[in-house]
Amino acid sequence: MAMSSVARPRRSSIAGKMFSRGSNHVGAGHRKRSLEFYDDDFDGCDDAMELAQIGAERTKNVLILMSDTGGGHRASAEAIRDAFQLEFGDQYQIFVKDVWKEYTGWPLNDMEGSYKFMVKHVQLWNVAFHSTSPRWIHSLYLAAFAAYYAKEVEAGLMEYKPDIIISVHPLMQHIPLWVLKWQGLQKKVIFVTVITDLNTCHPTWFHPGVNRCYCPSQEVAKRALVDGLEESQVRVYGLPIRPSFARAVLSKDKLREELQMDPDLPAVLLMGGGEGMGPVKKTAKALGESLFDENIRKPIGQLIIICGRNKKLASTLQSAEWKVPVKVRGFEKQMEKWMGACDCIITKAGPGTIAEALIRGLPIILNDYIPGQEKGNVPYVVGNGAGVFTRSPKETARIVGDWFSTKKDELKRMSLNALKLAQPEAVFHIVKDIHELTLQRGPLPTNIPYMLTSSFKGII
Ligand SMILES: CCCCC/C=C\C/C=C\CCCCCCCC(=O)OC[C@H](CO)OC(=O)CCCCCCC/C=C\C/C=C\CCCCC
Ligand SMILES: O=c1ccn([C@@H]2O[C@H](COP(=O)(O)OP(=O)(O)O[C@H]3O[C@H](CO)[C@H](O)[C@H](O)[C@H]3O)[C@@H](O)[C@H]2O)c(=O)[nH]1
Repeated sequence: MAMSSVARPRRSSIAGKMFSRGSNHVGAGHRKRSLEFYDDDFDGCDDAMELAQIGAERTKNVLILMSDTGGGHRASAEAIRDAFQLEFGDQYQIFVKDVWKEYTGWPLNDMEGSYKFMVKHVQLWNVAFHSTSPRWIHSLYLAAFAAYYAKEVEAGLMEYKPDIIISVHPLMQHIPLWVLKWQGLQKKVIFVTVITDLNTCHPTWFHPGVNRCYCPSQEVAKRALVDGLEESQVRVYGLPIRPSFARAVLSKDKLREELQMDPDLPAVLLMGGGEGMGPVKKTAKALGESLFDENIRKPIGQLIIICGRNKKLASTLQSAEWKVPVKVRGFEKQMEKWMGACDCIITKAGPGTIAEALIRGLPIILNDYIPGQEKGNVPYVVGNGAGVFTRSPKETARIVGDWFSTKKDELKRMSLNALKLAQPEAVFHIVKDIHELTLQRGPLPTNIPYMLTSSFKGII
């Protein structure tokens, strides 16, 4: 039976002692304050809660490790959280956290900033991605970070006392697994990786010490096996997409009414991942021309532009003048609605956006890709007949113009191909498999014994 009484993770007094030593690293102040509060508040509750749980299967804590390096990792983390809630209710308590940001210092506490900077100067990312691909190189870097920050990561893990840790980020397996090893908790805490890149992913994703590695495609599974994972560790269900995409029954007409779009004109959605990357501005301008028929002096389509967290892009486009109906939006929380209301999509080759568009049956024009992890997404879409690739904004605008006028058949055919590739149930298969893993472990201890440790240096 599930216990809903455990509203927050509990603390042990040993954690308090550990943290009250303080630290020079960024984030230590926040940590110290919050822990002192918890020490007073929680120690008394612990015994009572544990007594209340005797004889009952207690609520299990699930910690999902992610970082806002783009929007894809958070989207997948939230998908897993929502699927756990839908499938298992309060049997699991889920925490979606960037423990690095909350607990460590530079550079781990600002991976989103570093990532944003590097993908903006794309050759820098190219070099960083490929030069860190050999295992000995990234292991060396990560071991150095671990030696410096393992204690703060340990503190982050202790705060949530996870029974299950799910990493949806390539740089979040090594250090937590070292921490678990040091704590002697490898056999007690389940650790799984959910890979969120569709094809040419970075080898840091593949850590042989995990209980499961969920791969979104056969291509990634093959890479995992080559990189040393056992078949028993690897499962292929697809990329986890928020259940609102899979489960909602959406009528295009109703959505257009709700979103105040033109009810009749075909619609194209233009975006560039969570950060609004890629040639969004130039493409929008070109579409503004190609979707206006000069002969009849009327628009043949409408344009939705989602700029994500790119505020500068949103404000530039909002102040522009358009001959066709255009909506410019910032970061949208209900992507399933905007995709459900449109007929095709233009995006850089982000895996999350691609997988979501496939579920909605949207033909995809890929107008860019980030070198490294997104390169392989292009043949995945184009080779399966679900879209096309062009970097030229004019060419993109011409293709959409054709799809909305003389080439409606092509649009329909690609839409059917997209639906064939869609894997809306992937996230449910993943959470059910994790649930199975916990059942195989047998009854959980009343409390995972996270403890104070003295030094990590010996283990790394
Ligand atoms: C892999 C070990 C990390 C090496 C760190 C080296 C130097 C430390 C300086 C800054 C570190 C900042 C790290 C933050 C980078 C965040 C990257 C990220 O989270 O990307 C997410 C992305 C998918 O969304 O991840 C991947 O697809 C794979 C991650 C690949 C990691 C590559 C990180 C490399 C960062 C810096 C390397 C710097 C220089 C190496 C160049 C040497 C030239 C000879
Ligand atoms: O306003 C917005 C804009 C985007 N999104 C969502 O953000 C996600 C974007 O994810 P993508 O995978 O398409 O692309 P990102 O660039 O944002 O994601 C980052 O993480 C990915 C893996 O998860 C890839 O590694 C990718 O290369 C990296 O940049 C999608 O779910 C999309 O629906 C929103 O919810 N609201």
